[in-house]
Amino acid sequence: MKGHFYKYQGTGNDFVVIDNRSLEFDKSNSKNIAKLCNRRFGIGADGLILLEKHATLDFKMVYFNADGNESSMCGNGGRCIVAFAKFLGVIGNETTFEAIDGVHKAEIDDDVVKLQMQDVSIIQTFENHQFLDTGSPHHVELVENLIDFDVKANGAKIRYGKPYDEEGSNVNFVKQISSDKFAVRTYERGVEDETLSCGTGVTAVALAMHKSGKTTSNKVILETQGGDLSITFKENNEVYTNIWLIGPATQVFKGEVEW
Ligand SMILES: N[C@@H](CCC[C@H](N)C(=O)O)C(=O)O
Repeated sequence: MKGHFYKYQGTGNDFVVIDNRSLEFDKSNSKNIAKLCNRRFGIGADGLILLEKHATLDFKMVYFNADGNESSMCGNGGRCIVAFAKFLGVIGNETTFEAIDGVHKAEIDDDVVKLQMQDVSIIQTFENHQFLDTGSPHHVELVENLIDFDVKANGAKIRYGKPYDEEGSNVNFVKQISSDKFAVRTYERGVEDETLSCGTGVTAVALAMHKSGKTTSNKVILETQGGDLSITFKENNEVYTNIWLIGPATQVFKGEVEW
């Protein structure tokens, strides 16, 4: 069967996006999802996102990693699906939708999408890194030479190592640029490679850097390989609320594909 797809990107984190309000797309066929995401045998993407109907909210987001498995929250994907919902006429400039980690609010202004993330109250601190869940699990580690750092090799070692094991974690390598700006390179679980940007990853980095005192700002700029994102938040007694991930989300092309 042939179906329509759209390709979106948010700071270079790219996604196949499908309107599945008719529920025609077979979500159980993980081989097919992996093939659609394959950069040689398919469309090519870091993940695939379905927009589905929701009983009470504007829509539901269903997210799969490039390996074909449904996964935890994708922040850049969340921003892209909001842009797609606006494109389809499902929403206006504001929305409330459901994703795997709960309900999200979002606002859209031209191609800039502001996505509210879930509150974070637990940030674990270890000798060389921090670990937190911002909808997806994230290991955050400062490194000296980020430009020449081998993100794929070092990320894979951490992702498959203890304590993460099979379930794994996304891994963010970070270098401070100024009092409120950090460069980030992320190894993504489920893509099993470095991606150009990770929304839940930069959210984790901003909160982790605030918690460790590297920044005192409530607005943090994150420089990814695919462009800048910003995170704003409130903090009270080390509980982070009102967290917003802000940046561009763009439709790149559309087409028809066999699935
Ligand atoms: N690219 C994402 C994160 C997607 C989920 C991740 N690969 C996982 O399985 O945890 C983002 O922008 O947040």
